[in-house]
Formats: sequence, C-alpha cells, structure tokens
Amino acid sequence: MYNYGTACINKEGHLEVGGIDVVSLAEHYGTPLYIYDVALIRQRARGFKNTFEQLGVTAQVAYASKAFAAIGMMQLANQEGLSLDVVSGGELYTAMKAGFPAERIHFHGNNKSREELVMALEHRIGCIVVDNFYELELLESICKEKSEKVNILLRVTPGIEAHTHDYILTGQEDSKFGFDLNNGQAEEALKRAMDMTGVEVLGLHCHIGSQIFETTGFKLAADKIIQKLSEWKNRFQFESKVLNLGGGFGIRYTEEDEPLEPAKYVEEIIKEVQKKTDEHNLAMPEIWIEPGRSLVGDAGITLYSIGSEKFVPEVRKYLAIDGGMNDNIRPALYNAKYEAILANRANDPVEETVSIAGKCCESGDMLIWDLPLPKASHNDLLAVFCTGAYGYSMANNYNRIPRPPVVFVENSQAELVIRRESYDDLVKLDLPLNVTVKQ
Ligand SMILES: Cc1ncc(COP(=O)(O)O)c(C=O)c1O
Ligand SMILES: N[C@@H](CCCC[NH3+])C(=O)O
Repeated sequence: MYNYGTACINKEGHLEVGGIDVVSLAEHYGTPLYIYDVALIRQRARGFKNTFEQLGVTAQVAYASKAFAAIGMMQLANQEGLSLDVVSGGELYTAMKAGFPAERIHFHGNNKSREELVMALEHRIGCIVVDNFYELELLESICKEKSEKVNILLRVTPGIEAHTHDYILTGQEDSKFGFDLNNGQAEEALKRAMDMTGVEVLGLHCHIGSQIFETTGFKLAADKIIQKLSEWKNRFQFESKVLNLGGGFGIRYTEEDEPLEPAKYVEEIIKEVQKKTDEHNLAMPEIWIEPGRSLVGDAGITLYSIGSEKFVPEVRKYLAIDGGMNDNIRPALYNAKYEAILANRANDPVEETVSIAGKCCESGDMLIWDLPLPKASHNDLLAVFCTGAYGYSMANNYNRIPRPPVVFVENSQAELVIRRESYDDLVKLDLPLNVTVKQ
C-alpha cells in the first residue's frame, strides 16, 4: 500500500487511519463513509507555511474550500493559521458559522451575485477577487451606496495552457475566468479600478488550473505578470502589494502520477518570483496561494461496503458498492483514477481483477476499472484512497441517495463533522402538490 499519511495495516490485517481501525469506524458510522486523516492535513498546511517562512517571504496560504467545505474543516484551517478562499455565498456562510476570521477570507467566482457581494461587504471579508468588468462596476456601485471601501485583487488570465485535464484548465486565453493579460483587458480593469473610490487594488491574482505536476506553467504565468507589473509601475505608478498565484498543485492518485512534494512547488515558484522581481527592480510582493487538493486530497479515504456482483463471462467481474457517482463524481466527470484495497483483509493476496461499479442507475457510474483485489464478496469493505478533494464537495443526491457522513480521525479519536443525510433530509425541501385535477 502506498504511504497515505497515518494510514497503515494493523495486526488484524485491517486498514487503520489516525490510530483507528476503519472496520470499527464502518461498524459505528455505517458505509459509505468519508474519513479524513487530520494529522496529514496539518502536516500539509505546515509544510506550505514553513516553506514561506524559510524563504523569508510574507505570505498567506488560503485553503480553497471548494475542495471540501464543512464547518469542521474550516475550523481546522483556522487552527492551522490558514486563510480561506470561498467561491459562493454558501461557502462564505459556512465560514461565518465556523467562526472563521473574516479578514482572512478571500472571495472568488466568475459570477458573484449582488447579494453575495453585499454579504461579503457586510461581513467585512479580507478581499474580493474581481473576475470581470461587470463585477467591478457592480462592486463599485454597492460600495458607493454603502459608503464602504473594499480590498480587491484583479484576477488575470495569463494565456498559459497547463498540462492537465481540459475541464480543469483555467489560465488559457479562451477561459471563462479573469481579465486577459495579453489583450489589454487586465490593463483596462486596473485603470478603471484605480479611478474608483470604493475599491482598493491590493494586487493581482492568477490560477492556471488544477492537478498540475510541474512548476513550468506557474513560473511562466508569474513571469508574464511581473513583466506587466513592471510596465504598470512606470506608466501608472501602480505597485502590486499582493501577488496571488492560486492553487492547482497536483497530488498522487495512482502510480501514474508523479507530483512534487506540495511545499516544493512553492519553493520553485517563489524563487522565480524573487528572481524576476529583482530583474525588474520591483519590491517583492506579499505572496498568496490557495491550494485545495494538495491540502486535503490524500488525507481523505472513502469506505464502502461491497454488495452485489456480476460476471460477464470471459470479459469481467463487476463488484458493486453502496455508493458511487453520487458521493464521488470524479471518475464519471474526468475519468479520474483511484487506488483501493479491501480494508478488512488488507494483507490477503491479490487473486483477481475486478471492476467497481457504483449503485446509481447509470452505466457510466463506474468507480474503478480493473482493480486487482483478493477474492471479495458482499460484506467486505473497500477503501478508496485520495478522495479528500472534490469528493464530498461535489457529492449529490442523484437517484435520491443520501450523502454519506464525514468523520475526522486524529490521535486515535474520531469526530463526526458531517452526519449522514436521512431520507427526511432528502424530502425536506419538497412541497406537496396543491393543484387538483378537475373531474
Ligand atoms: C481560483 C481557484 N483557486 C484555487 C483553486 C484550488 O485548486 P486546487 O484544488 O487544484 O489546489 C481553484 C480550483 O481549481 C480555483 O479555481
Ligand atoms: N473539481 C475538480 C477541480 C476543479 C477545481 C476548481 N476550479 C476536480 O475534481 O479535480
């Protein structure tokens, strides 16, 4: 088994995480179950923060809560001194419920509504990352109405194609996000914002995509931005106090993936920023990053019970689990790959290759194709690794399947941070039909 934080095999041959046997977690909480290794999240957070400290660079490490948003998770991020990137009124509301310090919250999104912007102002959050001209004008008008001033970053699109899945690319010219850096849009946005009374431009933001394994794209984006900042300093006396380089640092899902250590990405990118700012005679800005996946991805494990099986003679054996695309849509959406083991018989030798089917009424609901496993049958437990990012946060109720609970484990203690959805939860928004049919 690959090394996933505190996950190990105990003497009963069971998977253990955070000092707790997952078989006992399944007995107590049922399956499917999301389990997070809290020590690993803390280790990742500290790795990022220490790297900045060692480089002597003032920084904010903001957890991109879209990866996994929950009150308990935001409280953990706060304990670790992280800032928070939210992307909707719902994430902001969750942060407020978690008691997250508003001044360390950054608000993203390519179509924030008036209500969301007002909410952000009322909570006096640290910064709004403005994505487009419509939002800039809307924000200025709200600030004037309320006689408020708010810190903003301008999100720029540098025209970089990072090497990752097409659906999670964001830095290329033809993207729905941000002001284009190359065609004059970003400059126009800066000029307009500098003339506004309601906004204070702290600097620029750029996020080139997700699940990226090399630093070349990040460095190229930083070079392009710093080149522009140098021009803008001369022409508009604009100095960027903050440079936010986004998230996107890749993690290892399977042996095909070869990421850097999370903190290593930062080290390489920052050295480039230091070099380029020196070359252009610019002051080193405060650096902000906003990792999601690399903070929580490999800290998450999903536990399922195996149920039915089906053979297609000479083709394959399907084993069905009690979850699927409703608790993890990534295989169906991105063809994402995962590793898994039998959590209750982790030392048993591999005997066959099976394909793991979800329980949704959808042929594309396949969690893992061609997984080597010991001979498994109903009541065995399957542990799927690396499900901590964009798993629960993209979960849905397709086929009216309730979402699973989420449990944090650390130092042999388990704490439920999201309870299992009930059937009553599923119907709580439904209203009975009042219209009757005339006979
Ligand atoms: C603006 C922005 N910041 C941060 C992130 C977090 O990315 P990741 O989870 O890949 O670190 C995303 C998602 O891709 C994003 O869109
Ligand atoms: N949801 C995506 C990443 C999108 C990141 C947000 N911009 C994933 O699971 O990989």
